[in-house]
Amino acid sequence: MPSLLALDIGNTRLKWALYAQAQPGSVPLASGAEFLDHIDRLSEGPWASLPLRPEAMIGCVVAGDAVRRRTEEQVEESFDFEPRWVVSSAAECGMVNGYDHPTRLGADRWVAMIGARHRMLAQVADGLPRPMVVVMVGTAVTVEAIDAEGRFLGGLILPGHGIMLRALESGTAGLHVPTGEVREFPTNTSDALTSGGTYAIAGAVERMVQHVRRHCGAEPACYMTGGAGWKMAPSMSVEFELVESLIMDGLLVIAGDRAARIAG
Ligand SMILES: Nc1ncnc2c1ncn2[C@@H]1O[C@H](COP(=O)(O)OP(=O)(O)O)[C@@H](O)[C@H]1O
Ligand SMILES: CC(C)(COP(=O)(O)O)[C@@H](O)C(=O)NCCC(=O)O
Ligand SMILES: [K+]
Repeated sequence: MPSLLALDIGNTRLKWALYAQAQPGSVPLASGAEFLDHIDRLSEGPWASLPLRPEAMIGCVVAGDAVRRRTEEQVEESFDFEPRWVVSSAAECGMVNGYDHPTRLGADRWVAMIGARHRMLAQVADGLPRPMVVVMVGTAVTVEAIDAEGRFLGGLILPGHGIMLRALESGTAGLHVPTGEVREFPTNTSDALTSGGTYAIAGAVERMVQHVRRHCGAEPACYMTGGAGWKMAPSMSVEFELVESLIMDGLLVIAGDRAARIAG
């Protein structure tokens, strides 16, 4: 198994991690996150002093072609391999994609679901797979439903905290206020905005858990990830596990699967 650079490029930040082996569950030797404005510094910055030179890469990118090309330039300056990007497909690594047009599903969503499925299967003591709800709180928020057989049933897309606030600020005259606290009964504008956004996300997750419970007839395992996942954690109404590495885990599962295929 070659050493691997894994990249997750969202609409706010590029996250990267270096692994000695493309094996699910590996602990990264090095990792980092850069705002998209800063990715042109990667090759002269953090990638210039890695503890080990990666021999291959795998990534997912939803930030658009210009950002993908800027990243590929950094990869070319630093390493000898070709960039390899995951595209959502009809089926991969035990998951079946129920989207109307499977390739139009955000690659980050597909990869996170594969990471979550792998985690759930490793966790169930009785060997009986569970349905899942997979939540990503990044620039946008996504809430995915997956049945026990690994079929992606469909998912929600919501604005993230930042976009919700900016939308309200730009669409009104009286909502330019500092960030507030999450309160059950907000009594000032700052708290009202912060709590409104947080409970909108928590409520969407609760509804999806209800939908999956009813559709699948079983309690889903709920996983949450993304840069703002920690902000949501205290306000959730359903049981969940916060797994910061869900996308990286999914990338390792996919890379491991492809390497095994080539070898076998
Ligand atoms: N240290 C941080 N740096 C950047 N964003 C953060 C940080 N902590 C929390 N956030 C929140 O996380 C969101 C970005 O999460 P991230 O997972 O990087 O998004 P994306 O995958 O869309 O690039 C921001 O909208 C912000 O609200
Ligand atoms: C929904 C997303 C914007 C989430 O992006 P993120 O918050 O991770 O930056 C991204 O997955 C995307 O552009 N998806 C394509 C459309 C779709 O999944 O239906
Ligand atoms: K993301």
